[in-house]
Amino acid sequence: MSSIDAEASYATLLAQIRDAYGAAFGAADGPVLAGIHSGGAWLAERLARDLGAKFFGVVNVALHRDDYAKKGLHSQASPTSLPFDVDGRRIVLVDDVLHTGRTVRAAVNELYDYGRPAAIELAVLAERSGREMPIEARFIGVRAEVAADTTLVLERAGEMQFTFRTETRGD
Ligand SMILES: O=P(O)(O)OC[C@H]1O[C@H](OP(=O)(O)OP(=O)(O)O)[C@H](O)[C@@H]1O
Repeated sequence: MSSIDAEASYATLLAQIRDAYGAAFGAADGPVLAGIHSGGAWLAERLARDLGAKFFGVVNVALHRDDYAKKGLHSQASPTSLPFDVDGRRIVLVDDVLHTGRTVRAAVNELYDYGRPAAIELAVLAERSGREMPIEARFIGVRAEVAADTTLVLERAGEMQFTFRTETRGD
């Protein structure tokens, strides 16, 4: 368990997206949600419900990871699934944690395999320092102070209850 309150972060994130887009997620040509497998997909599912979106996409970044050689295709179990036309859409890309930015870079490449979006905006439950890519989020649940040797992991308790856990490397 971490001292970072994932539920409070979720409420903040939801309010920011709702302030920006209101009921637009329900509109035929409105923005769409796409969550990065797996924590981002949990978030996108919950945001879709709370924002009145009829569907959400799931993005699997395995094929575009820059540590592909090391990690391989371990997370191919849940392939990318985008129940909307990517061409010309405004996509709110959702992930649990933004750290180096490498996962988001891979997710943008994956989205481009399906078409050319009008825009991609990033929404994250927690942002931490340590960026290695020129990537910033528009919507941020919490700016988390986490030690460099620590990983922040989202967990889902029950159907829709989030908590953060920290793991120190070497544990
Ligand atoms: O900005 P970054 O440095 O890329 O870090 C953020 C990513 O790291 C974690 O995923 P992880 O790579 O651990 O994979 P997982 O979701 O399969 O656990 C987290 O869920 C983010 O997707």
